[in-house]
Amino acid sequence: MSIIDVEGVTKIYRQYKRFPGFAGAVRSLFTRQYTEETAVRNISFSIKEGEAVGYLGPNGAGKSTMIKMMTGILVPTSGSLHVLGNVPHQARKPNARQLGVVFGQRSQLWWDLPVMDSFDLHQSIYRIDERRFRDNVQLCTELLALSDFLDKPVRQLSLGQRMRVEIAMSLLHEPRVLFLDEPTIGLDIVAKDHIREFLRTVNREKKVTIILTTHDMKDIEAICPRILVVNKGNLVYDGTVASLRQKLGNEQRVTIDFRYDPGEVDVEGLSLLEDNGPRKTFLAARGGTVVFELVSRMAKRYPVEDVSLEGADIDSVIRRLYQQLAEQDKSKIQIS
Ligand SMILES: Nc1ncnc2c1ncn2[C@@H]1O[C@H](COP(=O)(O)OP(=O)(O)OP(=O)(O)O)[C@@H](O)[C@H]1O
Repeated sequence: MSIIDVEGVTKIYRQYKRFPGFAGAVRSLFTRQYTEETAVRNISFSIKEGEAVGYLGPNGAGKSTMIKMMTGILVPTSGSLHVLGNVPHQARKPNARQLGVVFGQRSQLWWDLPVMDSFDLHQSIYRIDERRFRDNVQLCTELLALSDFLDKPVRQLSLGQRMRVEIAMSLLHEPRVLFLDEPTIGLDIVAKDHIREFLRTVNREKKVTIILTTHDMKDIEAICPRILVVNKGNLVYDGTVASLRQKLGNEQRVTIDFRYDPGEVDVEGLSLLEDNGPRKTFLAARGGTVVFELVSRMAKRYPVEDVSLEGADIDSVIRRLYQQLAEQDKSKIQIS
C-alpha cells in the first residue's frame, strides 16, 4: 500500500526584490518586483508502507523543500501530494500523530529541561498511553544508550547525545512514517553507527516507513535500499543503489603490484588511473572482457606479482552521477 503519493509537485519560492537605500525602500513598496526560484520541479514518486528511502542530491537540489512539503510545513506551488491519504498542509494535526520528524539542524527539545521532562511533555502533547510510553522510552533508552543523560538538561548534551534524544523523541508516539533531514550531520563515527543501527531496527522490526536526506552515503548503505536522487529541483533517479551502479557502469579498479616497474603498460580493456612505479591502478572497461581475463593477459606480458580488485563503492557511484549531471547539465534528463 502506498503511504506517500507525490504527483507532478513543483515548489517555486518567490522573493520580493529590495532596492538599496531609503529611496529604494520607498520604491520597493510601489514596485513589487520579485525573483522566482524553482526548488522542486514537477516531481512524482510514491513510497510504500515499510520502505526506507534515501532522498539524495547536491546542495540546493531541493531536498529539504520536499521534506517540508511532505510534513506540511510548506505548501506546493502546484501538483498533488498525499501523505497517509491526507494533503499534508491541510492535515497537520491528524498527520502529526502518525508522523515523526527529525531535522538534524533544528531541535524539538526543551532546551532547559532534563531529557526525561521533554519526553513527558511529548507524552501529554501526543496523549500517549502510559504503558506504551514507558515501553517506548525503555526501548529507545536501551537501543540508543540514553540512560546516562536522561536527567541532564538538553543544553548540556553533546551533539551526538542530543541527536539520539531527538530521534528517540520522534518515535515515542509510534509514528508510521519518520522523516529525517540529515540525522547524522556532524556526528562522530560511533554515534553515526549507533543511529544507523537503530533506524534500521525501527524500519525492519517496527515497519516504520523512513524517508531520509543525507550527504553521508554510509547512512544510505546502512538504512535505505531505495534512493531518489534530485538535482536542480528535478528527480533524476529512482531505484536501488545496485541498479544505479549498473547504469553508471559496474566498473572495477584493478591494482597490480609488479616485481619491478615495467614502465608503460598496454593491455586493451585496462586504462591507467594511478602510476606509482611498481604499483599501478587501472580501471577495467565496462561491459568488456572479464577482469580475470584481462589480468591473465597482463601477467603473460608483464612481471605481475599481486592483484587486488575493488568495485565502485556507493560514494564513488554517487560522485560519478553528480559529475555527469554537472558536466552535461542534464537537469532535464532522466537517468532512471
Ligand atoms: N525560504 C526560501 N526562500 C527562497 N529560496 C529558498 C528558500 N528555501 C530554499 N530556497 C532555495 O531553494 C533551493 C532548494 O533548497 P533546499 O534547501 O530545498 O535544498 P537542499 O537540497 O535541502 O540543500 P542542502 O543539501 O544544501 O541542504 C535552493 O536554491 C535554495 O536557495
